[in-house]
Amino acid sequence: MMEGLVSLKATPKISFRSPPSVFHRPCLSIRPFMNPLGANRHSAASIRAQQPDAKDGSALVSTVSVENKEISELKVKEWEVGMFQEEVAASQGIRIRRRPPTGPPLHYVGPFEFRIQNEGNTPRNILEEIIWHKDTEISQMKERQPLSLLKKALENAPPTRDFVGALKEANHRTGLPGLIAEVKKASPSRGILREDFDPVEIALAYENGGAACLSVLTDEKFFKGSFSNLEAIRNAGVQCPLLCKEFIIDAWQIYYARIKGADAVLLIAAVLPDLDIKYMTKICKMLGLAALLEVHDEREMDRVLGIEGIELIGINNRNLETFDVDISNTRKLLEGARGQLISQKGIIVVGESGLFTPDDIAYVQEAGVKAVLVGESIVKQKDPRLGISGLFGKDILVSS
Ligand SMILES: O=P(O)(O)OC[C@@H](O)[C@@H](O)c1c[nH]c2ccccc12
Repeated sequence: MMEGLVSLKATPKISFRSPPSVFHRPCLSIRPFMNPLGANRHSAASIRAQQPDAKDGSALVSTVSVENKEISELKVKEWEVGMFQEEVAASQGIRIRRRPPTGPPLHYVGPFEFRIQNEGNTPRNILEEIIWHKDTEISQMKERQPLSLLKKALENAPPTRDFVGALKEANHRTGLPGLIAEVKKASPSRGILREDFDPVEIALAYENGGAACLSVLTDEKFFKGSFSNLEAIRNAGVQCPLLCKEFIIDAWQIYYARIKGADAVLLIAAVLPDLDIKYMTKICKMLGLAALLEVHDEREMDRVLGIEGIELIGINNRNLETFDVDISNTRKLLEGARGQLISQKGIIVVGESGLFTPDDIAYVQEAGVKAVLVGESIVKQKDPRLGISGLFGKDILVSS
């Protein structure tokens, strides 16, 4: 039976002690009632993120509001036609659900309230687990720092650096793909990559080794990263533009990344419906951030290629649902008409994940990438700077 929610609630007055087998009785399973507003909570939050803030009269904010009006209207339209967020996503081939359809598994809050893990409230894969956790994390963060506060902080934020420009420049200068070097302590698939992890030291070593840009993991629970790492790297005087490597599902996170020192953010097509990608890329533009659109298969690539204004596409060789890594994925997605459209549009493609040797770099370059995103193979080296020359088979500071 699908999505059978077993939720028992009893008042403490009732003395109730049941053997676990009782919880599996089919008679206790009910189908959840889908609340349209609940199902659309993310959309509502996203729209709110774009509304003018009466107390905050900054020019930036009003520009954001005006330019996003059209997108907000589209979102409202989505409601009007009565489509649920999950249905819109599913129609675009997105399998990741934004939150558990039957509500999160409850922790024991007393002897009488609990919920059994079942197909409805158990994530189907690691990416879904990350997204569900992120959803809860963001609502807590938003309570502590509402958007109005972030917008205030934006007034004093230093200008962003040109992420895409830095990649192009490195590619022209060296004749090799521009390197986005990732500051990554751990991942769910590989565990801890480096015990003695000093993010600033690693970032400086990458910069000295010729990285064009850096990627900083900010997810705490699954990647052992943090926004303080991002801030510390920015404040340490690193010149390379910084990508905030986060699982973005809400516009609030883009503002947050910007005030924490990001120059670019990651948007994952496996998680975000087209409409979200459209308005999030607009918000990025208005905040001076580059958006790296990550795709993993042909369908995601085609969706992203159908969206105007995309400058940077990352092809992830790792399937975030299964962790399988296959670098021929980059070649597959750049073959034929797709590759031609990409060069016509002047889009820079980044080859992501699973790159370890000069041969790997040559392979994805041959496939058409102008940049690569590399974590594990260089972060694991005692001296990450040497890790970079090892990866490319030469010192990339020297022009070709
Ligand atoms: O460590 P690797 O295999 O070199 O991979 C780096 C980067 O591509 C990977 O960390 C990554 C790509 N897309 C992501 C999305 C979220 C978290 C992490 C990632």
